[in-house]
Amino acid sequence: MSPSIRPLVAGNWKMNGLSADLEELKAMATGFEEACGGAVDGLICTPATLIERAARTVEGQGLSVGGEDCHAKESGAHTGDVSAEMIADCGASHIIVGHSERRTDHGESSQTVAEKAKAVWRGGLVAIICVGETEAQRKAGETLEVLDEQIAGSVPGNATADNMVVAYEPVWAIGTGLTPTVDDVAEAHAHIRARLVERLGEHGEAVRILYGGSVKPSNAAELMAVDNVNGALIGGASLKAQDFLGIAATYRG
Ligand SMILES: O=C(CO)COP(=O)(O)O
Repeated sequence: MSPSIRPLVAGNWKMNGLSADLEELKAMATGFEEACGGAVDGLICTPATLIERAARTVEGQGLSVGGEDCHAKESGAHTGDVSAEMIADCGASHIIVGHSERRTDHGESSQTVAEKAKAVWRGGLVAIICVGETEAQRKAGETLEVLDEQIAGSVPGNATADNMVVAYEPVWAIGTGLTPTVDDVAEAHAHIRARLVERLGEHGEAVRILYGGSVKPSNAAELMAVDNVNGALIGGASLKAQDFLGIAATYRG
């Protein structure tokens, strides 16, 4: 664990969540401070349809709300898209960009991801930039090379520790119940840290690097204790208050 970096426990609801699920969010918000002992920041990223109500639901509690993606432009003829400014207007503090599901489902390149990160900053929010290798790339021994390419392409040169969080999410670990070994997580995070320091200097040293991919209460303590792991980006286990709070409780002193 890196003591000087305050961890972030973040949820990504993906394409899940209707207004009824705000009850679950309410339970997360009211229980968060106590669960983690005030030791970490908490965030839930919801579909665009829920952000405004989610922000109202968590108001004054220990959680913030984020978006899962945005368009690179501020406004205009882009049917079905939402801009960072619109997400900010709903009360969000963060936006995820470059999730592997966006890179795959929507063919987003690292260049697009970098443009979106800049849009997040234009909107005054924090960008959570996702990177991670596929199973084939890991099997071919290309993991670190892939991370190099994705960081070089997706992380704008003016990123800071305040406006960016990086999430390492091995694609093959997302939603599969599989996780890398602690040694593999340590290697990937140390590599990402080194690249961020090369690119951003002291900001690179302070940027939060989250691990994502099948994090649950039963494996969180082990994963969160790895060097350079400054929190988690959680999919499935962020949909239920009991699971999300169980992961946050890993940080209780
Ligand atoms: O993609 C993820 C978070 O962005 C991880 O999802 P799971 O926690 O469901 O594996």
